[in-house]
Amino acid sequence: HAYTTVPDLIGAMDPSFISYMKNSIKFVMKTSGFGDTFIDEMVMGALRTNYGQNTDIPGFVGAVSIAGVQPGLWAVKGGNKQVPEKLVSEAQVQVIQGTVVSVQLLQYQGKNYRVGFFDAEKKEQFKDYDIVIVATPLHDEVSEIDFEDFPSSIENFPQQFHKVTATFVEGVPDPKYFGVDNADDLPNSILTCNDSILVNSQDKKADVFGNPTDVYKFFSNTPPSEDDVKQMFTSKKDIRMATFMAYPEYSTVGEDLPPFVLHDQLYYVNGIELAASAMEMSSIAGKNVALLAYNHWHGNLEKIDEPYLDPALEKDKTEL
Ligand SMILES: CC(C)=CCC/C(C)=C/CC/C(C)=C/CSC[C@H](N)C(=O)O
Repeated sequence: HAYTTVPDLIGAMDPSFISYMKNSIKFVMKTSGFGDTFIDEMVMGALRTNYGQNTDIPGFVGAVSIAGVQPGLWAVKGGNKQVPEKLVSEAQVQVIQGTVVSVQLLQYQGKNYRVGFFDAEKKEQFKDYDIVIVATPLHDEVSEIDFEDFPSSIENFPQQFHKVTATFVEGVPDPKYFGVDNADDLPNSILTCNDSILVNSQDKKADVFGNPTDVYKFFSNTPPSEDDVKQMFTSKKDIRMATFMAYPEYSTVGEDLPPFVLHDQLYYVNGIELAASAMEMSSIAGKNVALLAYNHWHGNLEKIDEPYLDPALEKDKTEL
């Protein structure tokens, strides 16, 4: 079964998730009986770590964020990057390295869409397809794809993305910066719960095989200055920094989310990120879009949106 909108997919998992999307996590947790201290410290700490934001964000992404700070999370030995690598090898697909710049609706040819892209040698190329699935966020400052000759225009969606900086330092942290006297008292993970603090969270990293390292990673909503890093670490061997558009800015609740279908056989996976951005959510959306494309292609319309009701189970119902 597949769904054409994000709320329909999420509501099919559990109808109460719809109200989570329409209210802030603060409201959802308060009305579920949680106290202010738990919300302002634990929930806020989880939100700053995972989304660099605060407890005004919608309850659904807030709940995903709390799921992300529970014990028992796991990673793939050798690195999570193997997930997409194995998807490609298992599916035996042909990967073309390049940057997609346009999708054009074809009116009279055998195929439906013409995809324009710059290949690895920066040469412009075009290829025609029956089905196109966009799996990159269609938002300003994240991607730029022109959709040409569609009966109604397809533009980037209006929501902004949240810029975050991940700083990796191989070195010795200054325990005093975090309010403790000696290094042994410094926890491996520090989640901060105050919007005005530079550091959203800090973590002592293991390598991708689980071996301990002397590398610390901290997230911040603005890039740290050299002086900031000097105050945080008494010595450092190496420092790397990456600033990136990490996930949506979840400032408003109850806003319209992008659909999974942009045109007849043109699909969009990343709308799910406006409900909650996580690789787990992308897997769910990816599977939904694959099923949607399959069901459309084979005319299985009863397997789209409205859950299929077995007529045999309907026999007890009588006409009004
Ligand atoms: C969708 C479900 C059921 C679970 C996902 C829970 C999860 C792992 C959420 C975190 C998602 C996220 C955006 C993480 C950002 S990086 C933060 C990470 N803890 C780190 O320190 O690198």
